[in-house]
Amino acid sequence: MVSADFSSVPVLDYAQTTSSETKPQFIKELQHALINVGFLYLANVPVQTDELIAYIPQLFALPQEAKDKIIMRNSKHFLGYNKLGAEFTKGHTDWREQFDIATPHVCRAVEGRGDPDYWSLWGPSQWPEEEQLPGFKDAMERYLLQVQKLSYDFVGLLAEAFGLPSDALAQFYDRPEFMQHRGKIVQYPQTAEGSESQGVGPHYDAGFLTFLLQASDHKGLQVQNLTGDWIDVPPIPGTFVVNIGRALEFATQGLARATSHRVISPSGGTGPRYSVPFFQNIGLDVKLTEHVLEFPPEILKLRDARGTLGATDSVNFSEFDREPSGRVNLIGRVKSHPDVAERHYPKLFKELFPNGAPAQVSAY
Ligand SMILES: O=C(O)CCC(=O)C(=O)O
Ligand SMILES: [Fe+2]
Repeated sequence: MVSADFSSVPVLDYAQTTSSETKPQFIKELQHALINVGFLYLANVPVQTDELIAYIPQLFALPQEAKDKIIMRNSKHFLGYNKLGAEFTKGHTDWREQFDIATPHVCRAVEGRGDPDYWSLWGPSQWPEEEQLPGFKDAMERYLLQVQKLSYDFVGLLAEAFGLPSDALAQFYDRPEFMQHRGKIVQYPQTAEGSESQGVGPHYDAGFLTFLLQASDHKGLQVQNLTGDWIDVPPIPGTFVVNIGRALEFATQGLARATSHRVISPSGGTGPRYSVPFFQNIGLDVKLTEHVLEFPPEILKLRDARGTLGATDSVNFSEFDREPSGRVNLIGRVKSHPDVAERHYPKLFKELFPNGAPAQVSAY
């Protein structure tokens, strides 16, 4: 049996990390989950979620003109609102509506100074008017800061699980004030009775780590194992789902596995599914090939025992070998949102779409 052929996603107890008696067990389970599954549930995390979850239906219930006021096309930083049907994955429409809202960041790029274009990828979020949704901005900012802290602490544990000092991956981040991580609040509408539709098609995440809050009790998230079977990742109350992005897979020489995943829309009569992913980035100027980690041979053996990762249904992700991570990221965003690019990155838009905007936009 190939050990990577998992049939469920493991549940890890984050509370075990606070005692030296239970931490080794956590590290052992983490090592297995990272190498063989690429997905895990994390229970007992120090993040308050109730306040944010309560706001989500109200956010989507805002009048359409309030949402359109903060449409992503306004933002050079690809932050803001996207209406239903704005993205495609694997040639099919993704049936979801979403707000991209990121951690606080002051954009470093200065117009006309010749800064790299990808420095403009990060910047301030767009928010609904305070009086239309009182307290939402504060609640979301508080939430993002808590998940940001969790994500940095988790990276330390991940390094330990791979036999490295806990700060071994610090080299992939910029100074904290120069970092930005991206959150999204997503609504997947229910489909007509008896029909199935793509919430989001098969894909890998691009960055380092994703921390996903499943904010309603719908099934729908699925991950793909080596045989190609789709495994359900149903919501477990009080947990986050953590998964690995392509950049971390590359940086760890394939030790941490990026796993293909998708969302099936909720069926008719069950109401919309809500989720809040948080994508942890690495520094914009980091070139992954310039940061080679030295893993102990016994850890590398665990990767080799897993076997090679075969083809999946997912579209493949970017090349991290040549370009700074920000550039790789920017190209991904331009392909997903050509309307934003046409307005804010006209030169890059022309390079990527010499014949004008494509009829179908690829989200991944
Ligand atoms: O909504 C979810 O459960 C997953 C979303 C996802 O995979 C993504 O946006 O990258
Ligand atoms: Fe994803």
